[in-house]
Order: sequence, then structure tokens, then C-alpha cells
Amino acid sequence: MAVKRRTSQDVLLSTALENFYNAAEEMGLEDDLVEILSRSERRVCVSIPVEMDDGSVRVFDGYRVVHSSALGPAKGGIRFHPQVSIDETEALAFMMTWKCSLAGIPYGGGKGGVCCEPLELSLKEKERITRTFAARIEPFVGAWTDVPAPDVNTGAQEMVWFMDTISKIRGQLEPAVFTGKPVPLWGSKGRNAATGLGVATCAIELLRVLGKDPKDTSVAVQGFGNVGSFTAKFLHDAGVKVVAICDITGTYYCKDGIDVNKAMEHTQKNPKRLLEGYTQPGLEKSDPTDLLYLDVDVLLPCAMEGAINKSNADKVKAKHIVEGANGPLTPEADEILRPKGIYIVPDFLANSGGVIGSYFEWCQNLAGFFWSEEEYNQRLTSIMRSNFQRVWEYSKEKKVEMRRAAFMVAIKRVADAVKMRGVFL
Ligand SMILES: NC(=O)c1ccc[n+]([C@@H]2O[C@H](COP(=O)([O-])OP(=O)(O)OC[C@H]3O[C@@H](n4cnc5c(N)ncnc54)[C@H](O)[C@@H]3O)[C@@H](O)[C@H]2O)c1
Repeated sequence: MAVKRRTSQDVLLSTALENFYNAAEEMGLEDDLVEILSRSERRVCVSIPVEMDDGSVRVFDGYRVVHSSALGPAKGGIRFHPQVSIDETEALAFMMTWKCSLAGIPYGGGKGGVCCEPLELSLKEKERITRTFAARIEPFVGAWTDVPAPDVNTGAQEMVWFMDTISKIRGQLEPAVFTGKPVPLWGSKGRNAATGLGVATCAIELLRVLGKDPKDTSVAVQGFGNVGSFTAKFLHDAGVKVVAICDITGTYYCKDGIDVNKAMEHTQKNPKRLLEGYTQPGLEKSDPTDLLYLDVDVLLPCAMEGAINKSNADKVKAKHIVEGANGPLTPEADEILRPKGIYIVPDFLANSGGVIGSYFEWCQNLAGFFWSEEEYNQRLTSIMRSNFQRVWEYSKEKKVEMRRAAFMVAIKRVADAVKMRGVFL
């Protein structure tokens, strides 16, 4: 490859670029496509002057990056965090391009963020930041250009403020510009469980291609928040034996299987949504990390990034892993586990139910017609199954591990779109 590789001081961006260049080289991607896809189409930096509750004015920095719109409008969340920077935002936009491409949905990749500490902000200050940021990026967002969503420290309330601000500036309701809205305000029934349903579907598909009956299978799910609890629930509903769940309060193990619905009811009653105090016959409680080392058929890390790393990967006894969280395995952990013949279903395949769910919300907003939760789940499951199948077959055909196969499938779809559309802007 004769391309001069772009680099960055930002660890996340430099990793995103390196991963892309390595996969592009392995695929034999043409140099002009490598040049085009190694850069973002648009990096917008804005200042956000905000009057604070004490009357002083603070100016925050905000960013919105579109890495690629070759396949459709850019899609990606907006985060509020003190470490947000333009390069980190660009790295996350890169990842969204590949995630949307792999998901088979008509979206490109984008990401946004505001550099702020939400813990130090009042609700009113957060609203003023959100609305001023929305006004500053207004020329760049739209249902057919760039469609943001919630991310770290933003949620349904922020999406309503964003939608309301853009709608007022444009003088018409603009529901399809943001996804992740609450059900009464153009949100979708089913979105809350979408990521977990997608993770569980991938695990069931993995068992299917390995010729294993879900009913003779044991799994352990790390994390019992949004992703972990719904992953465990859908696996449990499919007849899989969920022998262990955990959260920051501990590992909850039962050799005959956890009653996941009961555990979910328990966390719904807990003010912090924790498993603390959960009990059932035969339950054993231990440290949160113990779950990672159980001898199960499938381990599903659904809590946080870097959970399995070079210091603990050799203790993992699970036969296979499905990554529900973003980046739960470090590259070093990957290196340690791969020689053991473990199949690892990568995060941007396994947890793409969330972005597919956002796509459903956008479709419903554009049509002004809402689906039942049953229809939403049925469509999601069917897309996840075929996405899994595509990566599985590609990995067998090219004799590469699933993470690399997923990356190559994703890059190819975007590169083909760029090629067909031609080189003009
Ligand atoms: N929510 C989504 O739609 C979505 C979509 C894609 C990816 N993800 C990723 O999935 C992961 C989880 O997201 P979430 O929305 O479920 O978060 P969440 O905050 O709802 O839940 C996180 C859970 O992990 C547990 N946890 C945290 N640290 C732990 C530790 N050290 N040991 C054991 N348990 C621990 C928490 O107690 C909690 O139960 C994150 O990596 C997130 O980026 C989420």
C-alpha cells in the first residue's frame, strides 16, 4: 500500500486509523479508496456560550463529525463528557461508519460531543448547553444529512430539547432529526430492549451454527443494566440456562439457572437499579469479577470496556464470548484468547441492535406511522440473524476471526458505495 498513513496523538483516533489501514491492506483495497475513507467528510467545531445559574457566562466546546455519508445520512450519538475532543469524536464517528455498514442499514457514520462535566451542571444549565449546541450545529443536522442520538450522559430528555430547538428554528416539527426520543414524543416501543435483544440473538445464532441446542447451554452475563438485563432476559426466554448474572454489587450464581424475570423485577424496585439483596433458592453470591471466570458455554460481557484484559484473560474458561458492551476485550486479551479456539462475536456486530433500533425510530418518524413492540422485535431479530450469518460465512470463507471478518465486511460495503457514487465531494 503506497498510501501515507494518517496518524493522531489521540489514542482512540490513532487506533481507529490503524485498524482501518490494516484491514484495508489485508483486503487489498485500492489506494484512492483508502485515502478517501481515512479522512472525515466534515469536522465541525463550535463554541457554546451559556449563562450559568449564578449569572456568569461560560463557553463550552462542541463538536459534530461526519466520517462518511456514502451509505446514507450520518448516524451517531452526542456525548457530554469532560474528555470530549475533536479527535476522540472523529474516532467514534469512524466506528459508527463501520457499525452502520455492518448492520446493513442505510446510514453513514457520525458522532458529536460537548466538553463539559454533567455532574457539575444543573438541569437548567444542561438544557441551555443542549439548546445552544443544537442551534450552532443546526445547519449540519437533518433527517437526510446527519441524525444524532443519545450517548454517554445524554438521554431521552436531551433528545427532546434537541428536537424542539431544531423544530423551532425551522418552523416545523423535525422528529426524524434525532433518535432516542421517549415513546410519547415520537420514540419507538421496543427501543429500550433493542440492544439486549440483538446481543441475545447473536448468542443464539452462534449456538445454532455450532450445532448446540440452547436448552443444553449455560451462559453468564456480566452487567445487569440496560444491555445485560435484557440480554439475560431474552436468553432465558429462549430456554438458555443463565447460570450467573452480576453488577457492581456482586456475582449471583445458581447452577440450576437464575430466575432472570425475578431478578429484573428486583432491580426495578431498587432505587439504584442494583441486584443487591436479590435471592432465590440455591443462589451463591461472590465478587463481581468471579463471573468472568466461570466455566460456561458463552460468556457475555455487557458492563464496561476493558473488562477482560491482559491481566485476567488467561483465567477465562468460557467456551465462547459475545461482546455486549463496547470494547469489553482489550486487543491483548484477544491475543491470549484466540489460540484457545474461542469464537468471539465482536461488539460492533453483537450490540448493533441499538443502532438498528434507531433506524426503526427514524423510519417510523419519516412515515408518521408507529409499529407494535412485537413487530419491532421481530424485524430486529431477523436483521441481526442475517448480519451474524454474513460475518460468520465471511470469516469461514476468508479464514479470519470474526472481528476481522466483521471489519472487512463493513469496509467493503462503504468502499463499494463510494466507488459507485463516484469521486465528487
Ligand atoms: N445501552 C445501549 O443501547 C448500548 C448500545 C451499544 C453499546 N452499549 C454498551 O454496553 C455497555 C453497557 O451499557 P448499558 O447501557 O447497559 O449501561 P448501564 O449503566 O445501564 O449498565 C451497566 C451495568 O454494568 C454493571 N457494572 C459496571 N461496572 C461493573 C463491574 N466492574 N463489574 C460488574 N458489573 C459492573 C453496572 O452495575 C450495571 O449493572 C457499555 O459498554 C455501553 O457503551 C450500550
